[in-house]
Amino acid sequence: MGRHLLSGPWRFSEALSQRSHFSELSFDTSRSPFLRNLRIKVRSFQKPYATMSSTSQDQAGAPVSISTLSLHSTNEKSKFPYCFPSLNPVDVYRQHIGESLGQVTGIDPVKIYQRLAWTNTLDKGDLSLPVPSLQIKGKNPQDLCKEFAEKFPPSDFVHPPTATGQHLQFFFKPQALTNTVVGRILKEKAMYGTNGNHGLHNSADPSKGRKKIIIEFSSPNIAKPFHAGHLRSTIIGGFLANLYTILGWEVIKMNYLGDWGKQYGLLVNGYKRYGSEEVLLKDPINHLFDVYVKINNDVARQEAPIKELKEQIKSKQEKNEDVAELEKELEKLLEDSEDENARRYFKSMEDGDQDALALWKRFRDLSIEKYKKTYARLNIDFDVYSGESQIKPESLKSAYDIMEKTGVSERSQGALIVDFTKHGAKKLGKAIIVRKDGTPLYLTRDIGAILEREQTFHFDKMIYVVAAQQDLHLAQLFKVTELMGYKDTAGRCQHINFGMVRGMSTRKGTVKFLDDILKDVGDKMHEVMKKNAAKYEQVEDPYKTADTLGITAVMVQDMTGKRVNGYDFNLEAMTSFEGDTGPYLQYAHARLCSMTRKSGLKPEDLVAADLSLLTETHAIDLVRLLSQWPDVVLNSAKTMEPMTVLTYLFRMTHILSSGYDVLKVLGSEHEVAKARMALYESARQVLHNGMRLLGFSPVDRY
Ligand SMILES: NC(=[NH2+])NCCC[C@H](N)C(=O)O
Repeated sequence: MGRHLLSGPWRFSEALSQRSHFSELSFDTSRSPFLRNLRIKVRSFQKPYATMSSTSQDQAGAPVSISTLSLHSTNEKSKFPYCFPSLNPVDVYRQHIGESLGQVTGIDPVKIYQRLAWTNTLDKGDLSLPVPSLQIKGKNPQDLCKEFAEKFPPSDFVHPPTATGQHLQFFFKPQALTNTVVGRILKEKAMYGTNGNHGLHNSADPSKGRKKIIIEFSSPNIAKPFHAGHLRSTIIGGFLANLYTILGWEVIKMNYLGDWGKQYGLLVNGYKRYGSEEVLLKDPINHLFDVYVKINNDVARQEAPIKELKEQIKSKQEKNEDVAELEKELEKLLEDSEDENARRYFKSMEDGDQDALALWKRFRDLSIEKYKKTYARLNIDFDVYSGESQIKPESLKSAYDIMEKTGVSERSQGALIVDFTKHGAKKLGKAIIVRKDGTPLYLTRDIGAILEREQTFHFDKMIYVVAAQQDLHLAQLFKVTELMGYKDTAGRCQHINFGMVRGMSTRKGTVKFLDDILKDVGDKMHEVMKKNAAKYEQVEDPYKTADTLGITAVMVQDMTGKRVNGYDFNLEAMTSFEGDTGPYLQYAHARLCSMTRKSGLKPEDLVAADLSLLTETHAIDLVRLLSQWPDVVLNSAKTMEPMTVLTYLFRMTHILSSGYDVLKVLGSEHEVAKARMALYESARQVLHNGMRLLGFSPVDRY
């Protein structure tokens, strides 16, 4: 078996010249721990994709198994770090360039391999070597660049490199590339671009198995509006969960609900006054919100006379008049207030009074049930519904003890606080851990939660997808954790933040819940679709399609910029079919599906196509772009930006749309039609893979 793992130049040439090579090299994986793990990864990958609803062709069944994955080199044997030619076609070229250039220059091939960078536009080549990065002393990089270009040996796989300033640019020769890339995509389908060199491969000891990541995202507050921050967290978190899954990690998707605190005592009391069992069951989220608004109005109404009375007492006291009567009155008002009622009720919840908890628990359960349905529309399902309420009192208690023992916390005016300025973190200021009245805070529960999660899950990494408004909160959380002696735990945590969405409202008013937003965008999308009557007629289920397009529209707008940047929620812009929008992306996918249907060609025709007939620049550029997909996935794991994937997909749609007139299928000679259709199907597959990674449901037609 070991021989197969070697990847010398002789093997390389074989790999590129024979399309069938890959399947021939599939072998028994059971003996190598590395490969055994790889197989686990493959299986794990199928889960989310199988559960996501899809309308696309390749979802019909065909389980992807390890035997269809080509393996002819692994990290174990390759001298190049993170080199997986069987998973990433570009690695084959990196290897080849490293070896060839190393041979003629005496530079360490591994060094060259590591410095080879991908390009942003195809006119800059497929790989580029920034010569200064090789740090060769005593020679001008420009001259070196020219020298390398001249010395580079003739190659079947890359054109002679071009020296452009300090960069050595490599362009792949089309024939071998096309055979490899198109052949692989047609075979690997949804697996193409997955199992990259992160996670498991990163691990020094593969026998430890898959790495585990907790991704905490969405995390709305029960009975309060699902605001733009929650929407962004949901979208970005969903993407990251998909990303880590295809990279081979075990992913735990966690929703940390805002479901605890005095306001939930208020909610229960409000429900007793204004609630309806029937409406609650029908529409829990909206009903609880209505109740919450009503009872909060009561609180606000009661505040005015209390305030007035307090002022009267104050002015009388100033005049040294007797206030005993008024104070009694105030006490009574306070005693009877909803605010005090809520406090009392919440106290009994905190004390674990089962009756007090029963109603609250029903609200929570019904809300979760409803949330689940909405998340499903976004192809998201959570593994854990945690929340502020779920943090055990013992965890809080133990956190206080540790803080005290380590000298992190101190008493201040009856409260327990952490003064970060005394612990070398000036910017973090001070934070209250326990209030004067003995109650814990938002931060306190997060501290308890981090310790619980460490114990329960032993995670390798944990990501919090939370708005940038909470930068300070999370920085404080991680710092306290570290100060408490959990430096290692804190080091495995990361805050993925994002900017604000401005002006998110539905046409009927301000936004309350995610469903309202999705409904509004779906309706708008339906209007837009109806404008093209001829096309509209052909759509089987226009409402469902409009809904899917609407969801894609919202998500694409959200993913268009960098996370840290905010953006304006713009219904008109996001639902347009022009520009780089969700509907346009779906159109690009649907158009490719329609071409397949009209061509009448079958999958086996495409696999058998003579790809040497793809000679046009448009075709070659498309293949070059398709070869980059595995690298794009890896890069997005570095940037943690959905935008990295989205930008790539739009680049592909642009190449596609400029090529349709040149690369016609209908009316072309049969063999040419087959080759072109094989290329289009590959493009559709990669578009599909990318859309799924981002969390969209690609449509077949609309
Ligand atoms: N572990 C955390 N604090 N996660 C973020 C929770 C977000 C919070 N429920 C909010 O709406 O603001």
